[in-house]
Amino acid sequence: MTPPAPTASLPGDDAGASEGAGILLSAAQLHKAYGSTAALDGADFEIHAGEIVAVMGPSGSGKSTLLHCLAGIVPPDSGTVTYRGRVLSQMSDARRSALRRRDFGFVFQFGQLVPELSCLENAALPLRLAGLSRREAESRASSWLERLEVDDVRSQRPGQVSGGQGQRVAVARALAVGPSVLFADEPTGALDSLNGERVMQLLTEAARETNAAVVLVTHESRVAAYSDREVVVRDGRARSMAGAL
Ligand SMILES: Nc1ncnc2c1ncn2[C@@H]1O[C@H](COP(=O)(O)OP(=O)(O)OP(=O)(O)O)[C@@H](O)[C@H]1O
Repeated sequence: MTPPAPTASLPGDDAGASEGAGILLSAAQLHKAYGSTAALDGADFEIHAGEIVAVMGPSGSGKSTLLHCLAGIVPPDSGTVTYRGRVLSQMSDARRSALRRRDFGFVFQFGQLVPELSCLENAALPLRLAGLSRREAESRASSWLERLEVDDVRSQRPGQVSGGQGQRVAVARALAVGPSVLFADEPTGALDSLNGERVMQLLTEAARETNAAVVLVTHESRVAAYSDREVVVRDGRARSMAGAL
């Protein structure tokens, strides 16, 4: 059973206009340059609530930059990212940070767990930041560790667990806040194929049960196979594969 997640609304938020069309998050004509390198060169993207989209493409084509712009981590030079009808660049920094904390979850190639904290404390951290008491946060986080089959390492520190266990803790941490969008950048890139498959199974099962959309950056087709739809980024532009958009 899926553990409970706290509701993730922001004070003063109400549903945005574009939600009627079912589009949760979209990007239009994103440009982003680093010096003379055009990381994004007119990228468009959209994802519906609960949809799992794999972002594929060659190394250096702009996949991670697209993910960072969609998540409001990196501001594009031009173009817009719209979440629930609101343009991210028009929000205050505080509001954008709150949105990232409460509506978005993140899993990266290397779990990026806090080494000084136990796995349980790591999984509970976003809930603590969202204002839950330690007891409540750890109780919810504990359910997610069970869901991801890593409850047995709850007291260990990240340095004491395997790469696959650490990634499952990272997935539990990302999903515990009940995100509307889970951003996963090469989530299995550091794992062997068996562990990678299991992490993808658990991640996608949990996302589907909680209706979280997933933006999944990967260069592996066996990982992309867990998605509903594939988008290919080439030379900073995103193109949907057959049957989509
Ligand atoms: N912070 C940065 N500073 C300078 N250049 C950057 C930065 N981030 C990305 N780039 C450059 O922008 C381009 C796109 O990078 P990005 O990481 O988005 O590609 P990617 O498709 O995710 O690559 P990979 O699959 O290798 O991770 C590359 O040429 C990269 O070197």
